[in-house]
Amino acid sequence: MPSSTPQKTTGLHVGEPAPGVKKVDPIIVADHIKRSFGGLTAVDVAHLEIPRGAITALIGPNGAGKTTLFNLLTGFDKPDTGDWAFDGKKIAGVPAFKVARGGQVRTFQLTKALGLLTVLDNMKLGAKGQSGESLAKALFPWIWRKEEQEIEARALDLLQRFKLDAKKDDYAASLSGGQRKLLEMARALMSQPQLVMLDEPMAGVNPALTQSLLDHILDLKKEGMTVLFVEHDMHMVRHIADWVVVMAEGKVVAEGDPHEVMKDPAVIDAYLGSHHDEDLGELDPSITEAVKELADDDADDVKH
Ligand SMILES: Nc1ncnc2c1ncn2[C@@H]1O[C@H](COP(=O)(O)OP(=O)(O)OP(=O)(O)O)[C@@H](O)[C@H]1O
Repeated sequence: MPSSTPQKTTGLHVGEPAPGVKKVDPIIVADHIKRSFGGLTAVDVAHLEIPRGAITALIGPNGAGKTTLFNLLTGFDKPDTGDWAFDGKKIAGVPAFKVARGGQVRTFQLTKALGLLTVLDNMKLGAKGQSGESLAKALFPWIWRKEEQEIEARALDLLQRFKLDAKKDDYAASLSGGQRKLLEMARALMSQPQLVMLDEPMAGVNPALTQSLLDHILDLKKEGMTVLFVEHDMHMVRHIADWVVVMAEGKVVAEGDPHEVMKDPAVIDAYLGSHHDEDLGELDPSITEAVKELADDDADDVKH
């Protein structure tokens, strides 16, 4: 965990924190998003606003619908119903590559770095606005070369920042899990996004790289970007999130400041679910761990 206490952004919402609460300056505004798989409703979100320029954590027990909501908001999946706007523009139904070009990028729970491409080539693939096979490229190759040079320079800059520059010519497959997470984040930044969405950035990351990943996420906010991340690690959520959205069974069941929202009975309920009357000792360790961490706010404050 980072040694210093990050500067939290407050005053993000209007009125009492509750599911669907209005934000002072939302970057995403979503309404009536539904996605079912067969008979199962994976996502059923009535209204959700994500605050701009802040770090928002999306938490909830396994199967709550977090990744499905991520997939929908980034155009990797299509909803049954729903409408949402990014930065004031309606983007429901817009395909993923266009969403990314518009300034909203994401990383995946399982990293998607292309193993048989070098680290540098992976970075170049993350750049937006490449002329591709356009007529302009065919007619004016020097324009294309200049763009290539700029992309490469930006890639090298970012690789240096993420301490991956020494690996630029290595295949992505040779990186450790944590380094691949860093590469994914660095690659996401190639398109100079406004909103960075991270799906479980800490999962599978060796503790030696945890600090570095957290610092990079905090840096994104310092540079004016908005961050939305899914995470099971409550310590991380409390430490870096300015705002927390809690999902359970497809719905948003609570929203608020990370220290306050963890005390909300609806959040404990979401994690205990149907296990409410069972002895904690008999539950799946992942549930007991989450509930313990939710209740562990004071201990966490002392630690940091
Ligand atoms: N492609 C799919 N086909 C069928 N069911 C799916 C599909 N994707 C998700 N689901 C189901 O939708 C529900 C929500 O899944 P989702 O992965 O969004 O949850 P999650 O909150 O991200 O969970 P986790 O924390 O375990 O990643 C789950 O019950 C899951 O089994």
